[in-house]
Amino acid sequence: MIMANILQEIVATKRQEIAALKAQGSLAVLRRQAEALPPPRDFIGALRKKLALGLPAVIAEIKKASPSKGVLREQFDPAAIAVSYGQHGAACLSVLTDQQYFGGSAEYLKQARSACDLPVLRKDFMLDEYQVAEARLMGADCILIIVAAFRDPFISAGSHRQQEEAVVEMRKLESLAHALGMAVLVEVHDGAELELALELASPLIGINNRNLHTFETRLDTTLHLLDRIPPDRMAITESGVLTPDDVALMRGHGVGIFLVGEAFMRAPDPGTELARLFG
Ligand SMILES: O=C(O)c1ccccc1NCC(=O)[C@H](O)[C@H](O)COP(=O)(O)O
Repeated sequence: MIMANILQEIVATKRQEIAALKAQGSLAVLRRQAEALPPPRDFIGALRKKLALGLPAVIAEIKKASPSKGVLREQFDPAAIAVSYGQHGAACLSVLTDQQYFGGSAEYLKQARSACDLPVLRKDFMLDEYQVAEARLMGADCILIIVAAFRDPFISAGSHRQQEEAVVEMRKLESLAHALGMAVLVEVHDGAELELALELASPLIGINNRNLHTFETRLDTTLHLLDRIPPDRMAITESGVLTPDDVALMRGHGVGIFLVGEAFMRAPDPGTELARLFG
């Protein structure tokens, strides 16, 4: 039997936030404001640059807290963290903007982005085009689409209609993000989600090693799915990369792109820890 998990709780909260956002004005107005901004930074280009040099491409995360670990960092200064990441070779940033579960905010994204020249992923639970326009307006250069957030855990994985509906909804977010010049990171946890992710156009496929029911992270998740990612897509291993051995294991299997949060957030200087882990 499939049980509800933390993601379903977060999704329910997001639906309330989206309703409040919609009450403030129309999508057309938000979109026009977003279109008037200077173009986003090149998120995919920044990853490719590192890979072309034979270096790991690290998406360095800024998150104060998480549902699995509670508060990760008491002294939390997003601008200082962003500078440190930039000085120690990060390719891109990932900034949590969810307040309730991760202690994040749009302000943190703005502060981090203004303090460096790295492209920034808005790390949040995107379900609606309003959030995509809002992401650009806060400065995001990339958005996240979590495939599991579009699948009903109480409908069997084999329900064809539900899968088609999920793809339609995800494509709406992807096409608005692309129209606004942003990249899209599509995140999966298993093979069924990967099949849906490959229905989208984005080359960025994140494999999240965290089990959303138990919070356990297993790097095997990445290793099991890696062979099923076509060569025109870019695999990113996400969550649970904590030690140089973890990095070596992934690199040994040809993984070049990493999204890392906790290991950096717990360190006195997050950028120094990035250099130690990936040095
Ligand atoms: O981090 C959590 O506890 C969490 C719980 C439920 C949904 C998502 C969650 N994390 C989001 C992430 O994907 C991670 O912040 C990211 O991959 C970095 O992971 P880590 O290096 O393990 O902090």
